[in-house]
Amino acid sequence: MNRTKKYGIILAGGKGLRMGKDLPKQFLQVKGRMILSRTLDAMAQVCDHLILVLPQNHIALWKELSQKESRLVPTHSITIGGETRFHSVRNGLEMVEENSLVAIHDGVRPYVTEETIRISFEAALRFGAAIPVLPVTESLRLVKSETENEAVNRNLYYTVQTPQCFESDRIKKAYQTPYKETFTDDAAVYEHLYGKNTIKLVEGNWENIKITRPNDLLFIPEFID
Ligand SMILES: Nc1ccn([C@@H]2O[C@H](COP(=O)(O)OP(=O)(O)OP(=O)(O)O)[C@@H](O)[C@H]2O)c(=O)n1
Ligand SMILES: C[C@](O)(CO)[C@H](O)COP(=O)(O)O
Repeated sequence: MNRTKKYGIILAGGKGLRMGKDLPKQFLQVKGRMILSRTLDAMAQVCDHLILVLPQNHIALWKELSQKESRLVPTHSITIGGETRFHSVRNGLEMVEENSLVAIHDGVRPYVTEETIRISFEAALRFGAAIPVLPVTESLRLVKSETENEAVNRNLYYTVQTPQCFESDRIKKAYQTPYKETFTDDAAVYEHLYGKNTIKLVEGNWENIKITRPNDLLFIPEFID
């Protein structure tokens, strides 16, 4: 394995239906800059090679919009997204040429810090797979039906962020499996092949929100200009 080469796959192949805007959310401007351009920039702080996954029918738009911010958009390769996040990741992984380290990151998480990316890569180098997580800060309740619900111990749960980092040949092999609805992230796909307790957890950063619904735009960190 090439232990020093670091690929970043930035996923921007979604439609942004929950955001409900005319354009998929990754192309929206936040505080004067396109969300996706910020995300690429964040990942470029640590990755040597960026692979951007885009919806086929928005590639021309991306080229036009990114041209306007060209001084801010780092060099990257482009590939086409698939029907779900899983299929988009699979397409992105096909672009990884040699066994190396790869970070798979949501294009709508522009406020990931350099520290989160670095420690995720470092842990992936040691353990094969690593993901950033945070403890839960609100109480949690298991809802079994309309009339059955109960408190659960929140200390048993963590929320999961991206980038999710792996040795590339291992995650590529995991992604050869058929799609399942329960594969909501890359760690779930990896674990499906290699089993439980195969993923190292590292500390994520609180600003690393996934911009999903309109209210998420209210929580853009104050320090951003
Ligand atoms: N077929 C898909 C679906 C999602 N994504 C990307 O995966 C990330 C996380 O997905 P999500 O927040 O669910 O984005 P959307 O699928 O676009 O949102 P929605 O479910 O509201 O339509 C996003 O950067 C999104 O662009 C992708 O590359 N290809
Ligand atoms: C990968 C992820 O961001 C980890 O929290 C999340 O699972 C993506 O979920 P989505 O419904 O595809 O946005």
